[in-house]
Amino acid sequence: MSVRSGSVSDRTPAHLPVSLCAISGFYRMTFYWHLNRISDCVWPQGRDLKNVSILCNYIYLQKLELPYNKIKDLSCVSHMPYLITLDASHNQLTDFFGFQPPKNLKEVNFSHNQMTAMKDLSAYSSLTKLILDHNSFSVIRGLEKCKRLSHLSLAHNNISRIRGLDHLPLRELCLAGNMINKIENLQTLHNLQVLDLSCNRIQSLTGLQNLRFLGTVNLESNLITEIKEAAHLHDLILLREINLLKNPVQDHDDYRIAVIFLLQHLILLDKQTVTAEEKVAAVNKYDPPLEVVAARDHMTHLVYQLMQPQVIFDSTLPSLDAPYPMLVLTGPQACGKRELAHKLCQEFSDYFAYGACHTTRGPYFGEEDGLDYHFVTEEEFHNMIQMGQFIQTMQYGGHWYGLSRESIERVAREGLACCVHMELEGVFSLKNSYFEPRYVLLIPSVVDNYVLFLKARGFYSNAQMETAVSRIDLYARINRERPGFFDSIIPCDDRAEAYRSLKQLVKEYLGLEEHSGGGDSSSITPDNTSTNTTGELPAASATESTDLMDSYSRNYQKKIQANMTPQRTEMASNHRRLQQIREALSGKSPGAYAELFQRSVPAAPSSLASQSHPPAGPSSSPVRPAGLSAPNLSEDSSSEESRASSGLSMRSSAGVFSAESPARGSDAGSGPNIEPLDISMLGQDRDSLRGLTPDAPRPASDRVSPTHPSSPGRPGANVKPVLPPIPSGRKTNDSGSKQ
Ligand SMILES: Nc1ncnc2c1ncn2[C@@H]1O[C@H](COP(=O)(O)OP(=O)(O)OP(=O)(O)O)[C@@H](O)[C@H]1O
Repeated sequence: MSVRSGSVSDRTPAHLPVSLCAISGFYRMTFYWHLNRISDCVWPQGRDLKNVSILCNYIYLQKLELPYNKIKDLSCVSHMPYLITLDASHNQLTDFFGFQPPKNLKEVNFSHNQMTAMKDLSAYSSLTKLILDHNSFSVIRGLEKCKRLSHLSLAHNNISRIRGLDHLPLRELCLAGNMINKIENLQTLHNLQVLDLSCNRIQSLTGLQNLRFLGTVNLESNLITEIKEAAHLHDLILLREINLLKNPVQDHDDYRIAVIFLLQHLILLDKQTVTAEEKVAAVNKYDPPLEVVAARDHMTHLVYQLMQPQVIFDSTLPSLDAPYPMLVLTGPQACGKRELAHKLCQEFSDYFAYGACHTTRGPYFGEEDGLDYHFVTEEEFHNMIQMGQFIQTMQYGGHWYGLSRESIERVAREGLACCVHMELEGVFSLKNSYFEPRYVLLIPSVVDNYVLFLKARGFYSNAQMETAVSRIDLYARINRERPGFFDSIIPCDDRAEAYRSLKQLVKEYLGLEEHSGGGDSSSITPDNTSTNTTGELPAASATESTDLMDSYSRNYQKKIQANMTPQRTEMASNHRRLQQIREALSGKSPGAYAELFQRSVPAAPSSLASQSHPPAGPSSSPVRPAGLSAPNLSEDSSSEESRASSGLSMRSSAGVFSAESPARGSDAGSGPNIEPLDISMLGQDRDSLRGLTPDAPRPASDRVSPTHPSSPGRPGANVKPVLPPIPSGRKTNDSGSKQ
């Protein structure tokens, strides 16, 4: 036992009363010389002291420690008005505070006695710490006036209900080892930081949710069965430690990771440190970020694909200078992307075809298999996954959706660009693949109208509508946080207007002009070349751009079919194939569609050139980020720097491509050139696009050189440079166009 300075434990001051010195049992008495009074009295443990009445004479005692004796009567304390600390634990006291209250008494330990009933402690208003463990109390009472009580322990008593604690300033409360089966009446303990309810019969954690300062909870050895109970503590942001050992809940698979997910501020769970890895694993498991979902999805399909006999998808494999062109319309459910995709494919049928995804949901009234979706069973869908047939999949509204490689290939083999629609998760996943589509976000800007539209469709439950509406924010956030993620954004409140914007955008992408007549009803053909010159497939007229809201009538697809009769499609297909063969024979590879969406011809700016990316190889083309001017490509191409940054561009996914590739001719005979996708490059290239603000006028030098040897008769022959990363408000001549 330590002895404080100034104690006289081993000597007897001359002035002490003989009687006290004669009590050989006193082990230590702290004596404050300046006061000339004994203030502390500590009795050694286990001396079987029964009668301490002699202490009545020591009125100045401030600390009295008498643990492990056989004391039954503490009335002597009534004579110690200055007493501050009293430890009479492990005695035989039956009387709860059986003495006159010392007015400054702050800390009392009566644990391990034989007390049965608490009494009113109004007179002990200075109490801050009260330890009453291992007695026989069954009811908590009498503490109402203890307005300074910050530490109360009533462990191992017979308490079955939590009560009598209202509005106490408790910071620590221990009720371990009682018979409590419900957490109740704690909501007014606003200061509570440490709570010990271990060894009780508690089944639920409800009742703790308002204790916002709670940092430590011990619930070991209770009857908590459900992991979801931890959710009651979810809002306790200061909670750092929880102990749920010896509860049935421990038997759940993934118990630990689930609790860590629900209580993400934890540092200690079940006495074990929560590691950063566990926290990441928990979030990835229960609320994975979009990137993680996409990475998993991509990995799954890649692995399954690799397990299949290898097939060369030569129609869509990326070539160095012209990746297979795709257009992805994305946005929340029923924002109109499907109708717009169909309509676009109908009107620009010489360039686009609709890539129908697979889904496990049943067809809505009027939907046809193969046209809107390939409707398959869950089993078929999962078989397809295992056969490595998908590029990406996602679950939405309890159904699976997936874009199969074959859906894209089918379109690509026709010499057309593939147009698909999908939710955001699909976009994330697709961005991991070697496809490099253009992504157009269609987003409702007036939520009420969107809700009205959802309701009018009559397909959706309230929950489905809520989900759809909530996802508007998700799209908006992604757009805000990731400049360049979407190539273009079109408000879709007015479907007709949205279609006009989309059409304008696509025409700019393609470098198309209205062939005659103007307006939406004219045929859309490549510059200087109408598809009619081939004798087939005049582009479908755009007569229905007036009201697309209505066009989602149940039979809109019939109109589409009517305009795309099989004969016309077949003839057009034959023509395109023929033309591709001709071009291939004359060394003009890749095929016509490869020119679609071609990016601007970038020069290598010194800033980029100084980056240490390896050159792609001798056949690399000179590059520059879109939006940076590069007036003379041929000059740039001669420099080392250009070659270095051309390696960057070859792997890029957004906007940095060579339009004038000397490699193109040489690739013609050797088929598509396959480069492994270097994902690390992608971000940098996207970053490099950020310099181009949507409103910034595009420098003339950004345009593809008129000397660009595109064959004038092919789609995309007059390719214009594209594309700002967030193109809202990009200036065009057409005032009606929107982005
Ligand atoms: N392969 C895919 N990957 C990701 N999302 C997809 C895929 N195919 C379809 N989706 C999207 O899943 C959502 C649900 O599709 P579904 O066709 O059931 O909805 P809908 O009510 O008809 O709405 P919409 O008119 O937008 O298609 C839509 O937003 C759709 O674009």
